[in-house]
Amino acid sequence: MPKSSKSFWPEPPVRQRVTGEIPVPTLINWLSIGAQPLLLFFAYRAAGRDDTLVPSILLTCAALLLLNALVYMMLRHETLQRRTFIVLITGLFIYLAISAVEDGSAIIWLFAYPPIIFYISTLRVGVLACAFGIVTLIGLFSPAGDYLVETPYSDSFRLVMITVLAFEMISCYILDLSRRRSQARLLTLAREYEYAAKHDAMTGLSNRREGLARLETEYERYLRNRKPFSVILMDIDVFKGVNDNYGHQAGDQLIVMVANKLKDGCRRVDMVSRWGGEEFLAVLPETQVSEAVTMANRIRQTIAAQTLAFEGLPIRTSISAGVATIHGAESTNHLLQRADEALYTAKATGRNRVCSGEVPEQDSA
Ligand SMILES: Nc1nc2c(ncn2[C@@H]2O[C@H](COP(=O)(O)OP(=O)(O)OP(=O)(O)O)[C@@H](O)[C@H]2O)c(=O)[nH]1
Repeated sequence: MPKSSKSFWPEPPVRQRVTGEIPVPTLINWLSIGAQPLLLFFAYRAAGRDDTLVPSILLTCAALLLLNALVYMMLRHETLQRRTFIVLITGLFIYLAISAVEDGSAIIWLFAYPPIIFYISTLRVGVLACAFGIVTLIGLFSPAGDYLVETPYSDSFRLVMITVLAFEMISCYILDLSRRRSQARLLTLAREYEYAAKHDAMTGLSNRREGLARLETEYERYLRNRKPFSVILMDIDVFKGVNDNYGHQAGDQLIVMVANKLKDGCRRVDMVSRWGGEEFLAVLPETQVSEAVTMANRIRQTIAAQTLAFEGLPIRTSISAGVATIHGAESTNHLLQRADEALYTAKATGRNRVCSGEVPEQDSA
């Protein structure tokens, strides 16, 4: 679980969305468009009562909401759209309360404010906006508020309005906190599952599927830029003997040690994957065969010089490797087949050596 989800404000470091959730800009645009008929209706009704101020304010608000949606569609500036919307609806709701639109009944729309504000903004902004709203309302309904603005609300209505609105705000806060926590947890789980699907649990290297995917990506790149890449297929020598003599636990530790040496021996742009039990594949972008053979030999020598201490017993090992570099329009399958044949040659000619699939008889040990 990420640290942030345990804090009071569990915002993910980068705003992330779970698939299926309505995007905030889309919701704001829907609300802005949906508010149009309502505002026009209230403006029309107020105009029918020979009121000129209320219709002009409501129509201005409707126009600004629409303008905000249009500006977003042109600029795609999410923060600008969200902040403008928050300012507009906060102003609108305060105006609905103060001016007692529709004989004061329009104040009921205030209940729409908390869920919207919590959904479209951060938890912090939601809490601050709601606190600001409730304090403003309490001020408006106090004797001092009566002195400033004349409203038709009865004492019991004011009491119920403030109590129910505060209740709604707290409920929205709790629900939103829970939504954000579960969202953060889901995203963490998704990342963990994605990692597990692509990596080998024992060595931490990419697994065979990921190795193949990388091979295909490299192949696509090669088809575009024609810069050849190489592969090295490596296998631990007489590994069965290690299992038989020292046990599977020792074998596992040896695989991890070799995997670490492979990771260290490759460049950042290369990718090493666990291809099978004690077999590994390295994909080396933009690498000619001579460079790949040099790299494979360097790794081979490092591993040969290494000793694994298992329960006080020193275990030494070596690897054999087959190198192949992509040519012309050959397929990745054919490339792997050449690397495999080169590996077979390395095994057949004594192990602890690197052979190149380009010139099968070449022995660079
Ligand atoms: N401990 C351990 N053993 C494994 C693992 N995966 C495969 N093996 C064992 O690795 C051994 C591979 O043996 P072989 O394919 O005969 O190859 P080798 O003994 O290395 O001989 P050469 O490849 O010819 O040098 C098998 O006994 C497998 O059971 C693993 O994850 N852990």
